[in-house]
Amino acid sequence: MEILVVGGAGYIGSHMVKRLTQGSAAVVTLDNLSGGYRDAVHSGVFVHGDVADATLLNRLFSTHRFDAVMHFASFIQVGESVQEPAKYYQNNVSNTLNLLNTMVAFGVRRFIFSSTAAIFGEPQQVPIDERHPKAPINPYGRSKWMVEQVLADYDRAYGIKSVSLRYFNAAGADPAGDLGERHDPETHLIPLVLQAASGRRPQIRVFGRDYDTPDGTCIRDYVHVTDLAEAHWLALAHLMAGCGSAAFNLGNGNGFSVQEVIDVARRVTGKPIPVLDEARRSGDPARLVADSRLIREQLGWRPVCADLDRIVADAWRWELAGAHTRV
Ligand SMILES: NC(=O)c1ccc[n+]([C@@H]2O[C@H](COP(=O)([O-])OP(=O)(O)OC[C@H]3O[C@@H](n4cnc5c(N)ncnc54)[C@H](O)[C@@H]3O)[C@@H](O)[C@H]2O)c1
Ligand SMILES: O=c1ccn([C@@H]2O[C@H](COP(=O)(O)OP(=O)(O)O[C@H]3O[C@H](CO)[C@@H](O)[C@H](O)[C@H]3O)[C@@H](O)[C@H]2O)c(=O)[nH]1
Repeated sequence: MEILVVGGAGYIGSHMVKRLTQGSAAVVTLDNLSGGYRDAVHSGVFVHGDVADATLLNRLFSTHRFDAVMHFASFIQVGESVQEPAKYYQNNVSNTLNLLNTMVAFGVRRFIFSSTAAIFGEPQQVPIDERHPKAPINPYGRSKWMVEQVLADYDRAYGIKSVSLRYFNAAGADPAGDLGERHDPETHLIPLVLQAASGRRPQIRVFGRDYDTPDGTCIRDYVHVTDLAEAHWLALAHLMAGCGSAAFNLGNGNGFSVQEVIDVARRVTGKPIPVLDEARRSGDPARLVADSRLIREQLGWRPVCADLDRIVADAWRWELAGAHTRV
């Protein structure tokens, strides 16, 4: 089996490259290193290039017979997407079309897509299942929902079978300690809390304590990055078995507030972790929790690192291993 991993030098993609290699798949990673790192790709062939480059894609698809494409590459910052929507629609939608059109031209018909809980917008109820209305409230979420809709059309017209995986909050790091989260700038809660614990940052800022939640801080569903990689592996098996297109919500079904995450991090690290209370960050829903029964039922997904202490402990090992010297 030969798999093209687009965006495989990034946080989630690099864990996927490792999982594919463990499963004896041959991997080609395509990444422009706009947000990823060459040294995060530990196996397979690495191609430094942009998914916007049609000539490069033609060359890649001419020289390999890919069984499937996994597409992690996109811009990922919600706030930036509001300020610079053109950048987001270009990379997340237009460049994805470029990739899909190359797949159509070369007869590659299996596609696994990194979607997001942000396609649901402000939830009408939690937990959020797959039938929940899609009402994204920012260009980032809209770009992902647009691609999901394109995928439905490309299945009908061109027979491209896809699985869209809507991650809730990806977190944690590879348990062996050789991969982890390296966003720059980092905007995600858990790595920022741990940077405050290690002294790389003076404190963690808490964005809002006036939400309609038990302690007033926002609730999220944190899912371990290796459990996400396993979901992709199962999605690949689903497509290789000739099954049809699908979309699944991916989370543990447990919500943790920002304050609870800080409390867990204090316990796991043994560090005090100073806190600075700030105003709400715009566009943050109070609660996002996944109903992931569908992927459990249909693909047999069983997260093995669902415990928040475990997620934080793995991320802490990565932080202590000197992630800061690499970024
Ligand atoms: N991190 C999360 O919590 C989260 C949640 C929901 C969805 N997602 C989605 O998962 C995917 C991966 O997220 P991540 O956290 O690993 O992000 P990341 O930024 O670490 O990884 C994305 C990778 O794609 C590459 N890339 C971007 N544009 C490219 C282009 N035009 N050509 C080639 N390579 C390009 C970057 O260099 C980077 O290595 C993204 O699509 C993101 O929207 C992430
Ligand atoms: O310094 C910080 C950073 C975050 N938060 C809060 O922590 C929670 C989680 O924030 P963050 O880690 O940034 O994740 P989300 O905003 O929930 O977004 C993530 O999860 C989405 C799906 O739920 C994905 O689409 C996005 O790509 C990904 O960034 C939110 O309530 C934030 O307000 C803070 O209080 N202080």
